[in-house]
Amino acid sequence: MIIDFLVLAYPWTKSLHVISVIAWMAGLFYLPRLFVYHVERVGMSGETADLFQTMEVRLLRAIMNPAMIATWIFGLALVFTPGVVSWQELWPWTKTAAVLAMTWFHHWLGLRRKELLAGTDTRSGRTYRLMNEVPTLLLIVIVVSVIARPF
Ligand code: HEM
Repeated sequence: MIIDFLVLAYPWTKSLHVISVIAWMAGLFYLPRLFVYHVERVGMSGETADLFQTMEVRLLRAIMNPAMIATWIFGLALVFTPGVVSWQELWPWTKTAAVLAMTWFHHWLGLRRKELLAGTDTRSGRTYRLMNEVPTLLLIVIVVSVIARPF
């Protein structure tokens, strides 16, 4: 019954998955960039610091958290759709590893946001610039795993 529904809904589930992925990625690219400006230009107190804290919390709560949850829900629905994933192949495993790393990165950003709000963050702009490359690298692994499937 639910399996029949998943098969019927497959093109829609995949569309919703990709839409939520795009929203999630937008935040994963933008939030560390906000952190770079926050630590390098704005500092931990004052009117502009308040503005940055508001932008960071809104981005995380209104866009990134719901988009991550939706990506997981629609992604798992695709996993349970018959004929979509063959665990004998390598690509689902490389994708899973990269997706888990992306989820870890999301939580790492959430922890840094709390520190920036409390004014206790000691990381440099350079750290956030470097961390900004993490979602790009993971995105490449994920998209190549799921579309080109060279492994
Ligand atoms: C969060 C956990 C995730 C799960 C469980 C998951 C699972 C899946 C599955 C099973 C498919 C269907 C493959 C097919 O139809 O052949 C799929 C498609 C796709 N996923 Fe994910 N995914 C997740 C996260 C992500 C992320 C983070 C990205 C990108 C950064 C991503 C990008 C894509 C793309 C682009 C497709 C469409 C591929 C195509 O055109 O067939 N997914 N996903």
